[in-house]
Amino acid sequence: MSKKLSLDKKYIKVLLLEGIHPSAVNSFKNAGYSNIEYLKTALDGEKLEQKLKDVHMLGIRSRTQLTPQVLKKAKKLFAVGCFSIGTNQVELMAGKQMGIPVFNAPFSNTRSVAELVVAEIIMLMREVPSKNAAAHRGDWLKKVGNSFEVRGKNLGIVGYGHIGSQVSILAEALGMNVLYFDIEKKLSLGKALPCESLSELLGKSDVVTLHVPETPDTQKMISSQQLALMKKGSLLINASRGSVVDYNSLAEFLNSGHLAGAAADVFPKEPASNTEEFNSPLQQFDNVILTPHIGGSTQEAQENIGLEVSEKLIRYSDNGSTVGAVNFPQVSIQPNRDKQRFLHIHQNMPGLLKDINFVFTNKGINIAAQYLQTDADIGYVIIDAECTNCEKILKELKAIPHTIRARILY
Ligand SMILES: NC(=O)c1ccc[n+]([C@@H]2O[C@H](COP(=O)([O-])OP(=O)(O)OC[C@H]3O[C@@H](n4cnc5c(N)ncnc54)[C@H](O)[C@@H]3O)[C@@H](O)[C@H]2O)c1
Ligand SMILES: O=C(O)[C@H](O)COP(=O)(O)O
Repeated sequence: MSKKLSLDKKYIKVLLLEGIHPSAVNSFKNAGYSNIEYLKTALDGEKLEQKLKDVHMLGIRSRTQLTPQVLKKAKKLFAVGCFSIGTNQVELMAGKQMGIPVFNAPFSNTRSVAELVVAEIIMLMREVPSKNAAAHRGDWLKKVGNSFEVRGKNLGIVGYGHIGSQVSILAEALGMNVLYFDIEKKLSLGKALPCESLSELLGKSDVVTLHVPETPDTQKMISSQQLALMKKGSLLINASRGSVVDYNSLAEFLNSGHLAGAAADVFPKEPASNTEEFNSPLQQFDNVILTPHIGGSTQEAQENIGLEVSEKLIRYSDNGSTVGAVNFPQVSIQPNRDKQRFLHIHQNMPGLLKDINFVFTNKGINIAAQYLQTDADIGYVIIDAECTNCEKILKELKAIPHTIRARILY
């Protein structure tokens, strides 16, 4: 048996940013990781690059931007956990090409966002935001005005995924008629009806709520042209990403009274910490609910996210499992401590597996098990072998052309 080559857990540095729930810290500690740095804020620029120099596993939420430039400088980084649903803050392709799997929590805060949206629908329909703001200034606005029940109104959901479909169920329970638009064919829940186009949905809805991811297609998908299609007196809710709505255009349509109100939880530029100032063209409107990106910020959601993402990172670090990675071929694997386990990440080229296997077979080393998954760009193979000269094997694996990264776990 060769001497232990894998990095001892006490030397594996874990950095957790943005006030991730302490459940994540406990989970790392329980798994034997003690070198954990915990910060409440996001980091960017030089500060982030400096901090990442000796970090092996990084945990972030939605504000830390991992650009190719930042990733390139993080030479030791082997895995990233987004303690959120969204992963748009990470350049996923760059991560993949550097052999860094990125994990997230695809539905741990879904219900929290859906509940906030439903509450906002009722508040906006009853003109609570403007009446509340007036009362804080000493004004008493007791009037029916344009206050309505939500029962019988049309709710248009853009993006009928995890959150959109939960909003659909809750809204139907309140007696709303649900319409939705999604680029993919979806199973309609309850009596929800799909729309052929975004324009159709905008023209039919009393309230529009957005639940799409940030992609090139969803950048400013709601701008002047789309706002003009919305019914006079209708409402808009954005708890998806700030880039999805052109807030300057929204401000114009609120100013003209075409829209009766709005709610925004996400913004193109969000403060990195609670001490930074927040600015938005929507701040001038009493009939707009502004929340500081708290759609998923409930104790239940954050605790579950802390556990879920840390467990995915730990499984990868301990065993090589990439289940739940959003940018990587997925390999599900149990530990096998009787053997030595090697990981090899490579560009997906014909013949590479043959080269990898040759390293072992050439020395008469028995490969006890091998697990390979590939996608169009990379291949990820885990090899359990019975070797006595692991250092040499690892060196040779690293020297194979088109290798991105090779490690020995145990
Ligand atoms: N405010 C918050 O705190 C908060 C919390 C969680 C998630 N989010 C945001 O909400 C987004 C949606 O979350 P989810 O879990 O429902 O994601 P999801 O992937 O389950 O659903 C997204 C849906 O949008 C659809 N879609 C994609 N592009 C579209 C387009 N151009 N037009 C119409 N539909 C389109 C997809 O087909 C999918 O059905 C996340 O990507 C994240 O950015 C915000
Ligand atoms: O994508 C998400 O899950 C949400 O936007 C939540 O982001 P946060 O963790 O920064 O609150």
